[in-house]
Amino acid sequence: MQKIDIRHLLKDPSLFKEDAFIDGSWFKAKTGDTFAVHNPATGELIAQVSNLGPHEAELAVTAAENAFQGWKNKTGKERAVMMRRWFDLITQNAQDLAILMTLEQGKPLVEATGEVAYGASFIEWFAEEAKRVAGSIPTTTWSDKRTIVMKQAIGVCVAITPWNFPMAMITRKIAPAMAAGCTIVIKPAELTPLSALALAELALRAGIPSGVINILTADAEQSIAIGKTLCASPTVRHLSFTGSTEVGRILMAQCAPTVKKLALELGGHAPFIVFEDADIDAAVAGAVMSKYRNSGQTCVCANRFYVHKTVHDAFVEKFAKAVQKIIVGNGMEAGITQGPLIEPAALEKVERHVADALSKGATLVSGGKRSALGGTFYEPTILTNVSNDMLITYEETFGPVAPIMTFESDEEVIRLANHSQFGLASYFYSRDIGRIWRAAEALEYGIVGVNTGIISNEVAPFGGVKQSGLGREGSIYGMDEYLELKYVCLGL
Ligand SMILES: O=CCCCC(=O)O
Repeated sequence: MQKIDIRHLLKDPSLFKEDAFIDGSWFKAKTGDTFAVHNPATGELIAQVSNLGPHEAELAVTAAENAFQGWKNKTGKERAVMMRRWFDLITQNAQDLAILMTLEQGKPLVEATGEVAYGASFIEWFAEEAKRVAGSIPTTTWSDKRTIVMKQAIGVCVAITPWNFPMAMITRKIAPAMAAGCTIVIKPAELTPLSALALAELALRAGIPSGVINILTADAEQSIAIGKTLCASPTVRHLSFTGSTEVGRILMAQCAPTVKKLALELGGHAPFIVFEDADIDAAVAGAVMSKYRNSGQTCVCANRFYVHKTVHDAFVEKFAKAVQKIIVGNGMEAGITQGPLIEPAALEKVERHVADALSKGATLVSGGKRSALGGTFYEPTILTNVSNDMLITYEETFGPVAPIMTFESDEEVIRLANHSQFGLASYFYSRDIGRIWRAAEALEYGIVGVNTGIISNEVAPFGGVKQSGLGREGSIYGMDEYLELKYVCLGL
């Protein structure tokens, strides 16, 4: 397939990179091998990116190891100044970064622009936090000794990041790591390496020292081999991964022999509850944002809707009207609010979930099929009369399908909502303050959105319980992942 040149779409064409980034230099695979990156909206070939392997993974770890002492020994303020410069450059180049993201990932340009700002916010936030790392000196129980607690950078870190948020899932991991004084090796998803490489170019321009950030690009097969190498490396002290629970378990097992610290942001199956006292218009607006953001390809997207039986019909009627306003198409075109699914396998999973639900008695309210646009476009879909035996109520769909069930009591809906191996995000709408407290406390989820469908920002701790993962990203807690506590017992 002929490669389409996308550089003319950028104000700064030099942000388009196809080589990996190791030790401050652009890097081709030793084999000369490359892999293809396609635009999911058009199927066009837009890049041939260097296909690295375990050998280059080791080089990147060595580069990060060599850079570690120098970076760690800078003051928090020195690190903050460089990170702030990087943030400013990202902000100045936001339009180009958004275009690259839409071209490789498919999300509408307005959403991509939002992700660039969201992704940059982690760099700004953690640049500020870099200056505030503090240990403690607890009161002693030994009069001849003092207890000192220091916080120190953990060392070389690895970030393995997903295709659905090609920029924000990188910055949410590497900004706290860098602020803490750690150096990093990043393995972006093979479907979306261009955003990561553009970020590296801007980091270079910001003066971030060589080896502090390294980016390994690889196709699916080489990514597995690289992952094994990174997990096995005794030099790597921390691994952060965002992706499926299935892959998270594998990485956890692979990291066991070297006892690495892990941060895992894994799958979710978010319940979205509409109580009988909810503001229905607000619930509809929140449902649309939560469900159809990024074509439903977000770990915190609402996956199953529980609507009180007394407001079910009113909710469904208004929800269906709102969903009809979603405009499906190529995210580069003006006015588009839902892009394609990332790849054919994603489309097939959505089709399988819808077919299974319909075969077991669900009612189709809207959508329910591939878009007439072809490719991997799927119509925004609503199903009612959904029951718990349907795949869609317990497997992550990762697509634009809203399955709706009814409930009759608070107790029942909390039990249904908590009946999941996942525990990432949950949402509910109510105006009763007592009910709000009770439900927020009872939901077994790391995140609870009350009267809102959008919950993510840099000051909030993002993460899940149960099989949705370990650790928290963002917020004042996000840097703890990358800091070790050291206790110094000082005899006087
Ligand atoms: O799939 C998970 C991406 C998280 C997006 C967010 O931060 O809201």
